[in-house]
Amino acid sequence: MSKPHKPAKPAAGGGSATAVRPELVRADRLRVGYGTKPVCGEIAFTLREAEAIALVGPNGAGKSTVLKTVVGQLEAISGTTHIRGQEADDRRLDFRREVAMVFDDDAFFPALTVEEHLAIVAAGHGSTVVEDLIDTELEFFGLTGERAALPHNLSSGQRRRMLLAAAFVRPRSLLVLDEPEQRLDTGMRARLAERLRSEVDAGLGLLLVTHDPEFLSIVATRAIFVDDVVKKMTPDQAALAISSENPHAG
Ligand SMILES: Nc1ncnc2c1ncn2[C@@H]1O[C@H](COP(=O)(O)OP(=O)(O)OP(=O)(O)O)[C@@H](O)[C@H]1O
Repeated sequence: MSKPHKPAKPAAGGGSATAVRPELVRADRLRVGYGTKPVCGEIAFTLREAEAIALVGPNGAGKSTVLKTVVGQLEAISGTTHIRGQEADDRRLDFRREVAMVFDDDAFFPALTVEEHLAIVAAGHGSTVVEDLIDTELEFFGLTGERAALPHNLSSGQRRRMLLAAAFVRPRSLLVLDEPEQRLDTGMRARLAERLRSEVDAGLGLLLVTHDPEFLSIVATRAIFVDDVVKKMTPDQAALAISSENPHAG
């Protein structure tokens, strides 16, 4: 098992190590689902800058549904969820500049090359020095040789890398990732986990779903086990819970 996530440094200008970092996400008495029936127990949490919360639990427990509700793609059945004190609304540019997300079922532009895809996402979110940013992310995600390829000519792992790269060419103070480890090879998983960890240490807020105990141990500062009853856990407890749930992991 990798070394656990070290506590982040206090926020810049925060003074003492006990300074409270700004709040990014607050979910209160949240019930999520499709129609009127909740898919999991009531959930409540606050995510601050320089924190990474991992949602874990069995298939179908409701983890993606929680993520989609938090970012405003689904309406809550009851309870509230706020990002920086406001309701999530991706029609607002300030929301889109603050929150980057990658879901498993994410769409891409089929007629655009990998490079064009990243350029549109970066420019559309007000990133500056776009060319340098794109080169850096293509290299990090091992896609430099695929920059002129169309998404349908990529492998599923390469497409996944492209979608992740698109989240990193955007400005973001909150990153929401649904099973980022999926379809990535071992080396890419490890590089991504270490990068997320250092971005969280530098102040990023991260809300993710994962089934990978190793990934969780590197990245998460806290964890929530989602099921009929929702439980808060330490990253170690959560890693153990999902290791025993998945005989192929770790
Ligand atoms: N669009 C939808 N309409 C109706 N029910 C849905 C929809 N999407 C998911 N569900 C149901 O909601 C429940 C929770 O699904 P969700 O995708 O949130 O689970 P999960 O914990 O993310 O699972 P996994 O670990 O398999 O990704 C499941 O029973 C699923 O069948």
